[in-house]
Amino acid sequence: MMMRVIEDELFPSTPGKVKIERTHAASRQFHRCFASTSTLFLWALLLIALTASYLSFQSFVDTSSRYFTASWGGLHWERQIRASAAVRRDDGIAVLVTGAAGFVGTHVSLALRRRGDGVVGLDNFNVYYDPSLKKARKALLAGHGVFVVDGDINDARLLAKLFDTVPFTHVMHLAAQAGVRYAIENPASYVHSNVAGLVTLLEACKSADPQPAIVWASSSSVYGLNDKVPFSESDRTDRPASLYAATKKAGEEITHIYNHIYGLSITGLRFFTVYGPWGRPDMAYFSFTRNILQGKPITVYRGRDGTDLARDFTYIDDIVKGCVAALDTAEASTGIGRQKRRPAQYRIYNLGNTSPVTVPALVRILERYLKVKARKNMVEMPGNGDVPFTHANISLARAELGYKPTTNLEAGLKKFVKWYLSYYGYSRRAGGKNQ
Ligand SMILES: O=C(O)[C@H]1O[C@H](OP(=O)(O)OP(=O)(O)OC[C@H]2O[C@@H](n3ccc(=O)[nH]c3=O)[C@H](O)[C@@H]2O)[C@H](O)[C@@H](O)[C@@H]1O
Repeated sequence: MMMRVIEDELFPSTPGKVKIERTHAASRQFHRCFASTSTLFLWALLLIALTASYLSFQSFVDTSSRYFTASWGGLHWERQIRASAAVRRDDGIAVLVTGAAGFVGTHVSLALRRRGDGVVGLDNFNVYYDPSLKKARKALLAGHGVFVVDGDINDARLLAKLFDTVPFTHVMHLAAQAGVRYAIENPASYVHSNVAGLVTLLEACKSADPQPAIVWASSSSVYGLNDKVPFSESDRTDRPASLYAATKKAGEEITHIYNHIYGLSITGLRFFTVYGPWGRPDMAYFSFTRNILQGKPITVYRGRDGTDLARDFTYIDDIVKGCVAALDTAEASTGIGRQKRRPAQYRIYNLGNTSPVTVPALVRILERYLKVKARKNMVEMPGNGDVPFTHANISLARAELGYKPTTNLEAGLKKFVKWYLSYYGYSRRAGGKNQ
């Protein structure tokens, strides 16, 4: 019946033709057709095989090119990681420090290493500010036995590899897109690092065995338009003034859910305008120093009503003590196999200095140490994310972390200027390192 249909289709009934011939011809044709169908089938098989081998070749090329071009991976790399993570004191901790080539990251890594903790750094060396300063910090860390991995917190495979290689007890998460006003220019970088990167890191921490305790950098900027002084942890933080602040506030909420669902131990530290040697060139005290020395004008913002802006400037050594105390008092995470066994610790602390100083007063101190008069342009604060003042209440950190800042702005800037001049040289116009 089937044959008939095929036959009829191939040989439409034509009056006058002899039936038998038709049948033979049809059968020959059918076999030819069958042969061509199997040839087609073979061709298809060949095509599938070729495609499969092409795809596996591609994936081989991808894997090996990643192997040859990635800045991480391999036996030598793993050995460096393990050596850097080695703990050299009783009850020492093994800490993954993200943003280790950053300002706070470098100082915290050094402090931990000096007392015998294991420290592995992670930093993407982005170009938000001069990466040569980050490289110099990396070299400083290397001199103290701290290895900094060149990689991004958004790289889930790298994070998984790090946690596979070392059973970190703690993560000091300092990698972030910093700066309040730059968010106007590059909003996506804040979402990339402070939101997406944070989630990728927390995912890795939640899956790690053991789960590490996490201490991370939030910001005084979360207080935003809060005008109740001094700022306490229980004050409103739902009116951020910049995208930067909003992403840090989002970080506080995001870390909360990882604490709630997976039992990650979380401590958020709200840093208040941290300054000091090896600092960030994008910050006012640093860029003012550079411009004053180069004879260039500086822009000093003022409030709309002509009032001076003020910050609770906090010296780096005090911040480092707060970070280390937060690590030391952090309880272990309580999750295993991505399941929380019992509630885990969730804390937030202000780390400030408790004595705000106006920006013009900051400039006067710099002028004195640099022995150069600043050329000041007084400008009304542009509406680009700044807040008029910050002022920390640190009683919670004092009570629970033993945090007690000891360096005022005068003393701290003296140390900064000394470092600046030794690092960049006395006369910027006479040369020196790039900034
Ligand atoms: O405390 C914080 O959480 C934040 O502190 C700093 O942010 P900010 O206080 O704005 O620090 P600077 O950029 O150094 O500005 C300090 C003061 O100088 C003022 N300023 C800044 C730049 C400038 O050219 N002129 C000027 O008068 C600012 O308005 C501000 O009042 C850091 O840059 C943020 O990354 C950090 O999160």
